Amino acid sequence: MKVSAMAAPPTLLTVVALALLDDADRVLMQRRPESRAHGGLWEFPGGKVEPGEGPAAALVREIAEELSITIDAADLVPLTFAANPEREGTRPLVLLLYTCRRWTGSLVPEDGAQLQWLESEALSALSMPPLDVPLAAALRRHLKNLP
Ligand SMILES: Nc1nc2c([nH]c(=O)n2[C@H]2C[C@H](O)[C@@H](COP(=O)(O)OP(=O)(O)OP(=O)(O)O)O2)c(=O)[nH]1
Repeated sequence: MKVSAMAAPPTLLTVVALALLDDADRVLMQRRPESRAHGGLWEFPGGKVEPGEGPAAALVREIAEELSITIDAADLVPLTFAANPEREGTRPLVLLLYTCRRWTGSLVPEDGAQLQWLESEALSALSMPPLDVPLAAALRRHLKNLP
C-alpha cells in the first residue's frame, strides 16, 4: 500500500508514573476518582507526557498537580516500564515507572482521589489498571532484592 493511502499512524503515548518511597520502603498509591477512566482503581501517581516535554519534567509536573508536593527530577531513578498490547487501531502506550525517595511539601490528594502508603507485599491485593500491575510486581522484586 502506498504511504499516502494509509491512515496516519497513531503516535506513541508516553505516560510516566512514580513509586514514591518512604524510609520504611512503603510506596504511595493513589486511588483514582470514581468519575474518571479506571475510576476507583489504585495506581502509581503520574500522567501523560505533553508534546515537547521530557518524561522527568512531566512527572515533576504531574506530581505537583496530583499530590501537591515537589520532587526534583535529579532524584528520579528509572525502574521499569510496561506497554499495552500492540494491536492495529490501538494507540501504542508505554508507562514508565520511576522511583523517588525525596520530596518537599505535604501530601494532599486531588479532588475525589485517595492516597495510601503501602508495604510492597500489599500491592498485589489492590485493584489496579492493567499496566500498573506488572510495574507493582517489578517494584516488589526490586525492594526485596529479587531477580
Ligand atoms: N496508569 C495507567 N494508565 C493507563 C493504563 N492504560 C491506559 O490506557 N492508561 C492511560 C490512561 C491515560 O490516558 C493515561 C494516564 O494519564 P492520566 O492519569 O493523566 O489520565 P487522566 O484520566 O487523568 O487523563 P485523560 O486520559 O482523561 O486525559 O494512561 C494503565 O494500565 N495504567
